[in-house]
Amino acid sequence: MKQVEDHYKLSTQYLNVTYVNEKTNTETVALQNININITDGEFICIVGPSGCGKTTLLNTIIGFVKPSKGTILLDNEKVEGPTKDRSMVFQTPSLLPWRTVFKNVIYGVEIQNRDSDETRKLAYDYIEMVGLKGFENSYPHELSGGMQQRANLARALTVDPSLLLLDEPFSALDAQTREFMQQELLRIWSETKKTSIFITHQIDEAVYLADRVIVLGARPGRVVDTVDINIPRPRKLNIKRTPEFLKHSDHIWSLIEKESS
Ligand SMILES: Nc1ncnc2c1ncn2[C@@H]1O[C@H](COP(=O)(O)OP(=O)(O)OP(=O)(O)O)[C@@H](O)[C@H]1O
Repeated sequence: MKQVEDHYKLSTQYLNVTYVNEKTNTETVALQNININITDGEFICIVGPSGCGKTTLLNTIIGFVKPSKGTILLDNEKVEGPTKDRSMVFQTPSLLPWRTVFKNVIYGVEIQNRDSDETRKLAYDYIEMVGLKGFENSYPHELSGGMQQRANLARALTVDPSLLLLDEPFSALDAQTREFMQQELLRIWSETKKTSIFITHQIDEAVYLADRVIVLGARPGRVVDTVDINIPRPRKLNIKRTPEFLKHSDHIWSLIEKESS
């Protein structure tokens, strides 16, 4: 019999994560009964008060953290640990300083023993797509913060993951670069159509990027609302000043405020 979740790219069912500190014999319930269904090609943002379990959720989806209860299905397969079908972009650029941009971008496929003419071509294509053409032979210290995050994104995409996970990738950037990178990310996403899950503390970033914003409540982390962002695409940065955009932002703010008080 076919499962109900068959048509979802990713589905979490009653997902619970409890961290156990064996030294103090204490437990922290980080996630409680998280049920999320994401369809192929969707852009999902996750917001919530500090410490509500956003990073834990991503780490569980990528397979770094084991659920205490519940399941995660990716393409109808149970997630049992990290595999090459998921790529993560972290808060701070994690480029290897002794490798050039190109060598950093192919690093992901290299450690998966998939370095080939085909993956090298893919690396060049993604370097061009993220706007780093001409910088293939530059070293990380020769790049700005925004350019380093572009290289990280190219590396994550070159692995050709079926799911792209982004944990506050623009938080270290200045406000102007951050806005520009948001616009760039949407352009890249519209070209690749990778299912993406993006964590952010900035409500306006979430509303600008997402098809749906999942709002997590304070500890234990649980879903308090899922907000559909039905603003047409492509989205220019000036939509951030429209009443529709501000209505969504205010709504999400009020949900988080309630959870933080
Ligand atoms: N490895 C760990 N061991 C024990 N507790 C942990 C561990 N990682 C996270 N926690 C706890 O789990 C809860 C959720 O943490 P998590 O980092 O997932 O939250 P977050 O929403 O990403 O936080 P922030 O917004 O501040 O980055 C917190 O109470 C945190 O202290």
